[in-house]
Amino acid sequence: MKFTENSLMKRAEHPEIEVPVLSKAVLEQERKMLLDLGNDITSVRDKNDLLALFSKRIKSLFYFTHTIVTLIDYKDETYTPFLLDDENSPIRAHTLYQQLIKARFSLNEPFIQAVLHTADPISFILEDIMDKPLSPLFLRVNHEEGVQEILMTRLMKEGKPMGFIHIYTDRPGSFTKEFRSVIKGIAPQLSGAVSNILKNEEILNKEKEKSFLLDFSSDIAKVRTKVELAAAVHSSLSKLTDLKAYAIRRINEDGATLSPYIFDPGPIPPDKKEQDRLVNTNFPINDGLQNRVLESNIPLLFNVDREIQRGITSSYLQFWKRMEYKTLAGIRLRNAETNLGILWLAIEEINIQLLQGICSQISIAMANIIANEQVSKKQEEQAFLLDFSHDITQVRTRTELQDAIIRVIDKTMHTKLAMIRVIDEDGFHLSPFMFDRTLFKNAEATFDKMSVNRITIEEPYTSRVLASKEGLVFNVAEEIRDGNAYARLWETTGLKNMYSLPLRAGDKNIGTIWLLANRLSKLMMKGICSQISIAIANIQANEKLLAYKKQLEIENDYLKEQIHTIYNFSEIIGHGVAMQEVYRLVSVVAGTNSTVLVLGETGTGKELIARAIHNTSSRKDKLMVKVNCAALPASLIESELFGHERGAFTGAIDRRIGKFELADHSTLFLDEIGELPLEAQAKLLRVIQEREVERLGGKQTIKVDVRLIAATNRNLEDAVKAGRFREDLFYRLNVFPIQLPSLRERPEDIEPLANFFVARYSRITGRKIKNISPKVLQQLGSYTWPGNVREMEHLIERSVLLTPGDTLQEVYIPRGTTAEKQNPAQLANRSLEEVERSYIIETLQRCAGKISGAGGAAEILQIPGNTLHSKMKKLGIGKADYFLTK
Ligand SMILES: Nc1ncnc2c1ncn2[C@@H]1O[C@H](COP(=O)(O)OP(=O)(O)OP(=O)(O)O)[C@@H](O)[C@H]1O
Repeated sequence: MKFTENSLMKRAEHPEIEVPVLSKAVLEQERKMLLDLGNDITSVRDKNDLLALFSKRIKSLFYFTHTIVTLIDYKDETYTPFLLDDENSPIRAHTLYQQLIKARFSLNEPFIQAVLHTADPISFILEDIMDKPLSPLFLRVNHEEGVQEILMTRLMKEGKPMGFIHIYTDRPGSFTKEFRSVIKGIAPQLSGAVSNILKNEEILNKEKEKSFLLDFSSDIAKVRTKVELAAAVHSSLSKLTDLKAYAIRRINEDGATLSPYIFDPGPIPPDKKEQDRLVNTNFPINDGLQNRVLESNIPLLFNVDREIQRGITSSYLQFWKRMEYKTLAGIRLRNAETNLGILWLAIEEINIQLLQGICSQISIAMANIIANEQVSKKQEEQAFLLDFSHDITQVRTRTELQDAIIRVIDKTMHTKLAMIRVIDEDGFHLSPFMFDRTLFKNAEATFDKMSVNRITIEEPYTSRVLASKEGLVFNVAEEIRDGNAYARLWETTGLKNMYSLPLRAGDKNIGTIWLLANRLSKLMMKGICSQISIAIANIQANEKLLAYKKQLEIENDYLKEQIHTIYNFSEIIGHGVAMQEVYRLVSVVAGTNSTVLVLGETGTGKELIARAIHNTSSRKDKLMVKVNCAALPASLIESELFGHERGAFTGAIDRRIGKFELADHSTLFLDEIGELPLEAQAKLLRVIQEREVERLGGKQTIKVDVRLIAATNRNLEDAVKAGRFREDLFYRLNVFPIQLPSLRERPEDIEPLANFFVARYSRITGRKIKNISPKVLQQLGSYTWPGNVREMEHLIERSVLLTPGDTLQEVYIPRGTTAEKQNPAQLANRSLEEVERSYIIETLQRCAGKISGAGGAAEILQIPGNTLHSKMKKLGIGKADYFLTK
């Protein structure tokens, strides 16, 4: 496109325009005006005065409507209005006027290019050019307001165009040769004046900046808290023209994200929800924007659209777009060598020095506030730890500890206790000590599978934690990426990090603690863990003490229970050959650790012999422990022998030590071994072989040193053949059998035994019986004694009680059952329970008090021994019923 210089042709079309005649006087006047203008112009400091002066002086000679000066900005290749002749401008009322006076017009279009490349003033008829592609809008707007022609002249500085004078007229032909020559002549002075004004403005701005920074620095020096900082920043930054909004983000402790610290969305805030979301977001540093700002020592200006096009996906960028911020400046906040955060400004232009000044002030204040916050946080933490330590010293049990931990870490620190594992006594395994299963309610099955089992100190994560000085932080997301199977479970809680620390008492590792949280202070963790370690060590000591106490109580109960027995058994009567053989065997085996199997009919003194063996062995200082295998229901016998852990089966509310453990370093006497259920036989065999027991429901094996003595009145070989007794167990028990003779086989002992029992029961009951009548002796000698010594003992006990004088005249040897003599009419009026009760009593009497085993009442009644035991308990049948009633 080609523009012609102002055409005189056009002027010809407007004959009404008067062309001034150049007289000498006029020339003189013109020269004077130029001189005056030149003088005045150079002294003008205020930019508004300049154009007014210029306009007034020129108008005295030539006609035009108004004029403006625009300035070039080579940075973005634009020019923009600088001086305006508001008073005379015909376009002042135009709707686009306000937009035009702020607009930046491109230098890269034909109209202005023509001006740029022409040294002399150059004029255009608006109609010709205004609608050409890329022509600046102001041409059309002026035309709309009646302007016809424009005269453009370059303003030069140091040989380079710095701007333009625009002169407009509504009368074509106004720009005469003389006019142009005057404008050309005045242009350098005008350029000089504009440069002066610019320089002046620059100086003024610098001063303003200085005083701004001074004010800011004195404001900020008083700042102590984040709120005060926000207020100071707000009052200062709001003085910056064009600032729409700003935010300060602070680098988080993780060193990888930034969170909003101070946020001022400006006069048009976003909706509350969006604002809350922004304030609560951690923005990653490495998002392509923030990392660039933090690495740059000068402020960076970002064009929002361009950054989005470049593929930056940060959520705040989208927010800026929604808020219609076009450009954003990011400046790092840095104290000494440490980046603290970023100041983001929604602004279109930046003054680098000013922003750097502002940022260094903010940085100092922020560093001080952070340091203050850290100090008070430390103080708070210390106070908190003090409280915790106070709470924890009161703790005696696991439940109390769990309560204390949850009260403190959950409520105050938003941290969850996932698990405490404690190293077992073997120093190798770790058992769960405490855990919060509810935390894993979304994955309970996995939690149970993975966490409740015992692990060893060699388990990779545990061994790392135990070896670490101050514990480890596992980032859940990272651990999942690295294939840590536990991390999937952690993820279900929604918390970001798993903090695991070794629990130590002194230098000794006692376990591990696993805490889930999004954030946790190291100092707190350390403090809490040392308190918890102490509490656990105390609880363990307490639990041990309680266990010892319980064991002592059990032993004590035993002792009490057995005192009577021991008293009874303090003497063994029997001088015959058969008993002499028994004594010999006892003395041979007592000093060894061999298992002994005592055989013999009921009441022959098997338990007495077992005690004799124990009492003459090296284990005599500890109590012999007795288990009657027939007296317990099959379901409880295993727990009785081997013990159980809490919850091992329904009803197992407490941990219980088994008789094997109780008999450690002593003797375990298994009476009526023939009655042991097959399942328990298998377990017993294993214990005899391994010499270690495992509690029911427990995973730990416990070494035991127990000497076994078993007794039975059954023929075990027959039981083996019948499949009721394990052959392998029989051989294990039958290492050293001692067969006791029945009383029938040793009649020589009847009289000494009778004397012995008369003396004992006379003493106990306070009778003065000294002798036994020959008749009684004869009766005793002729009886067959199916219940052996026990039967005789009870018989004599009863007879002693019924004897008034000093000689035992009568014994009540059973001669058949009394039930047979019962009057049927009497029976008819009794309840089933009463009949059952008396029938059991009679049967017991017949069996001389023997409850189970061969020849026992249970066998006669054809019910299991333990059923009879419980029936007797239910019906209230005691020894007194079957030994004293007649
Ligand atoms: N040689 C003996 N001298 C003194 N008392 C004896 C003798 N033998 C047995 N007794 C007495 O007989 C009672 C039964 O003895 P013990 O309980 O040892 O017999 P047992 O063979 O174990 O019986 P069971 O087979 O019914 O268990 C005991 O109260 C004991 O006082």
